[in-house]
Amino acid sequence: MRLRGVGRRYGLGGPWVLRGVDLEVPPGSLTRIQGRNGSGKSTLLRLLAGIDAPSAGRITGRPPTAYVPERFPAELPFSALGYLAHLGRIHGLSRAAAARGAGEWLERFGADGYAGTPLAELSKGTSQKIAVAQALLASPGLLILDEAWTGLDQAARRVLDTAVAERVADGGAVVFVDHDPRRLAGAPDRVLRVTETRLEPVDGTVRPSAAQDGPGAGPRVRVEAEGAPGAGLPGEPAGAVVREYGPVPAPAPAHGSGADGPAGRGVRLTVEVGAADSDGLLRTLLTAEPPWHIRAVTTINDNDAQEPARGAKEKA
Ligand SMILES: Nc1ncnc2c1ncn2[C@@H]1O[C@H](COP(=O)(O)OP(=O)(O)OP(=O)(O)O)[C@@H](O)[C@H]1O
Repeated sequence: MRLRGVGRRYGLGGPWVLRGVDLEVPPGSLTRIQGRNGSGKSTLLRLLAGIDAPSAGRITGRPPTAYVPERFPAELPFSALGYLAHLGRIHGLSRAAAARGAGEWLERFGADGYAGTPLAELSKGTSQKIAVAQALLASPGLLILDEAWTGLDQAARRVLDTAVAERVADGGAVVFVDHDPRRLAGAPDRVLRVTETRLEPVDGTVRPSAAQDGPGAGPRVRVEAEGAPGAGLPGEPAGAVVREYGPVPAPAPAHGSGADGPAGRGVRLTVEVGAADSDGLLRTLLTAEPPWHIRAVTTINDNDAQEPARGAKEKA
């Protein structure tokens, strides 16, 4: 997604809140937006989410997007489960997938006991879990979080941290604002500050993957893993190169399980990613159901560079 010369002012002749903003939001990137109170952070997030339109400039290439607003409309006439299933449908899921996803996210946030509770009767904390769950439900290509951690309990905050890592590892872009500077500390590919209508990088926070230097930029890490029989290829970060993906070669048994037919064999995966993305990839593998077994994680020297193996794929 790309913003070119984007500006926003409220009302005719009102002061510019944002002006001349140029920004690229690459797939598989995590971006933090900061700035003082009233500087225009929420304005920028609403423009990114597409729920507000720029007064000047253009926004192109927006992927399917989900947004967690600062305030959640709790007066809607739905139960928690009904609301999530409804939102899932709006995000394009089938009826069955929306209902399943709604149940799964309620459970992940420890809110399944409130599935049948009307939204208006939920506590603030549970309402916030629903607000976050509705955004995560359809695995959006772009996830916009405006103070989404506020009001969540510690366990739910961790669930959201993990969900953000999963989204990014799966090739989604996440842009967030949070008042706590420790939120996802060290994880963002870049931190940008809104200051006097402009958007500026905070020094030293733009990592190669977000700077779009291509898959070859920066040190790279090779992750070797084994999954359960039939395990699907996990989502990898942008720039990941899959070197090997297929059944564990016979006659080697998977985890000594004793399985000997091809159908019983596990899946072997070797994937190379930028060092900055390796944590996210490992988290995705380890939190998969069932989790992958990590066999080795090695840093690759430039001399080790090789062409992608047969059948390997590279994500743009
Ligand atoms: N709907 C609106 N109508 C008129 N002015 C608005 C509107 N939304 C925001 N503003 C103004 O735009 C400016 C930026 O507001 P915005 O909420 O984007 O800032 P922020 O950085 O998110 O602030 P905070 O950190 O306090 O949430 C403020 O001066 C605000 O009063």
